[in-house]
Amino acid sequence: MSTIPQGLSRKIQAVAGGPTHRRLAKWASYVPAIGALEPALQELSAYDLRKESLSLRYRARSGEPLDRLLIEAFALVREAGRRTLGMRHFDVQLLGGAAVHHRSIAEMQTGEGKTLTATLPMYLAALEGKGAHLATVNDYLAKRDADLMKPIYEALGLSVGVIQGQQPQADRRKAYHCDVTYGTSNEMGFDFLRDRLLKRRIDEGHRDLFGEMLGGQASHNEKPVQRDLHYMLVDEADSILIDEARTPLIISALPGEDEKIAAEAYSWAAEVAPKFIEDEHYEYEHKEKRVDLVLEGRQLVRELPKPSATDKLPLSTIYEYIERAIKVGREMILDRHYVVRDGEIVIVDEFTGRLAEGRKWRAGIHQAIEAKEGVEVTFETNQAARITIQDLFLRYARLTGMTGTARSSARELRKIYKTYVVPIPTNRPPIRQQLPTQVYGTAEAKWHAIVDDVMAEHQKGRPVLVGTRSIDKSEILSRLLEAKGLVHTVLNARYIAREAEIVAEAGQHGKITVATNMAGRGTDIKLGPGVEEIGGLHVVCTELHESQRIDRQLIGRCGRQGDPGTYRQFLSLDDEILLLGFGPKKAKRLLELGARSEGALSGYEGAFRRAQQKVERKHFRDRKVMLYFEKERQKMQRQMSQDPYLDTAG
Ligand SMILES: Nc1ncnc2c1ncn2[C@@H]1O[C@H](COP(=O)(O)OP(=O)(O)OP(=O)(O)O)[C@@H](O)[C@H]1O
Repeated sequence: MSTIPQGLSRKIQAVAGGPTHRRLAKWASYVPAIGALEPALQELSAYDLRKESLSLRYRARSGEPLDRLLIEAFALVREAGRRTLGMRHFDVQLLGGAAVHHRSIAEMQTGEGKTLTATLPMYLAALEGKGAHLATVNDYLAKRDADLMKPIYEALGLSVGVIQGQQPQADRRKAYHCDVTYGTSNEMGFDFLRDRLLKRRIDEGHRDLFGEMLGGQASHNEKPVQRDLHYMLVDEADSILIDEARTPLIISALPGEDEKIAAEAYSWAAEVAPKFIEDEHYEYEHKEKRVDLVLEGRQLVRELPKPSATDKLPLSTIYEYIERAIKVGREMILDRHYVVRDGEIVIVDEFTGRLAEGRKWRAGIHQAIEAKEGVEVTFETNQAARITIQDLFLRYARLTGMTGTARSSARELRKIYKTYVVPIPTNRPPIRQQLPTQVYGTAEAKWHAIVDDVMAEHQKGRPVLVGTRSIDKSEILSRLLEAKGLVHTVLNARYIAREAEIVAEAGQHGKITVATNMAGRGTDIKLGPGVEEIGGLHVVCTELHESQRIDRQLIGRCGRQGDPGTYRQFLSLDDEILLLGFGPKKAKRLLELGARSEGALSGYEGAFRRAQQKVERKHFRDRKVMLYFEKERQKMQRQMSQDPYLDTAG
């Protein structure tokens, strides 16, 4: 095989050593071989290029191993990219594609072009004709990426389908029967469950109450939509395989008598919860976030008038309703953790800043929030089917992924999914610059410093992107900017329809954009004319997230594809991360210290990172425990000849 180009060899040397380096070096040796095929492919007509591709498909379907077809396949995709989109895959992108093909999770820096890279392994996998799925974090990205990349696949004779929420069954089936299918992991998981329910219904030969939920009364709809789960490429793998993996997808059955009682109990508990006072009626355990009624609290529960429906409930259950309502009243904040939309509670995903359609909190929390907000209480029990994202992906014959930020989760990904994270070098050296972090005593002082920073960069004409952790905070900042006469745009889950437009403008001269985490995922901010010369985009981080990966995603909006860019982190001693990481005692000490201090403080940065690491470790432990219990539950059910996805007790 031909030798690796020197530049690429040096780049590989710089990102990895040991076995990872050996693997990268092997894949890099494909690069010159792919390049050697290019001149001949460039000569081909569109018709002949397609013919080449179809003959490769024939070979794959005749059983020739995909590894042997990789070089020809990648060369074809590169040529199709050049012709149709004017984008010729960079050498490092070929390397990333090879890593993904070899079942690794390719870690490519933000802005390195994962969307384009994905076409290489997707095309190769799709040649087998068993379907290749690409899962992204939301419907918008699924559609955008599929539309963007479609010309490449089509030039090579492959069909592309997209799964979207609210799509009719027939369209879904069609999309899953395409060679390549883009969609979200949630939609793919729900389709899996609906198919499973349908198959059981067909097996049992009766039409039961699930008919309506399956959305298919007509007989032609009575067929599963998915084929066997064959190949999955997870985009933003860390987010989907780790952050999202915690929440199970659930299809609920219709409510029965017990649920009606429960609904009344939730509503009543939400109404009376404000009467309960901390340390008088209940104790709050900060670390575990647990509410425990004390004697006086239980007394109060017994004294309060209750709806007659609750007569059927044991007292201990009524205490739990109250404890849950108090917990929800304390911890779950409207427009931060959730929004109310069309009479429904929709979770705001902390990790992506987007609305997590169809997801529900567990253990009655979702219902308690519904009761608190006075919307209809939907039911937690009588699940018809459930699956976790983790389970779903582990069912694929081949699972691979890409991400900008996986290294901190490498161990977890290896342990749970048996996939290795491989760093891919950047195409051009990154020149993003970190400006010194600033720590303040209070949030108020911090917000003012942020406004000053925005103003200073804005006056130079640079575009500024400010990331906030929640919708309410993005709105606080918006008011402060307004007070200073700084014209700006707000991007949060409320304004999703204008997202593309807002993002397209965010890199223009003098533009100020305030965004929740949703700007952190798959958002490509292009610099406007003249912006590169004055330093590119400036990103302001206003708080640490519960995981460092999310901070890095926001930072990754600047300095893309070798562009210039800067970022600065602002922190304050009353930030929530300190409470979460260190517990109430230490957090209170820092809070008091903060209230006494003035101006920027020094020497506290390390504490914030330590707090964040503690929170990260806790989440990791929680996920491990969840996986263990899921496995045990499934094992037990299989022993009882039950279907672990359908026969669920909650
Ligand atoms: N080979 C290429 N030639 C020309 N432009 C490219 C190439 N690859 C990627 N790009 C451009 O680089 C930009 C970044 O691509 P993309 O948004 O896919 O990056 P990403 O890796 O997904 O980033 P993020 O992690 O932030 O989502 C896009 O504007 C894309 O068009």
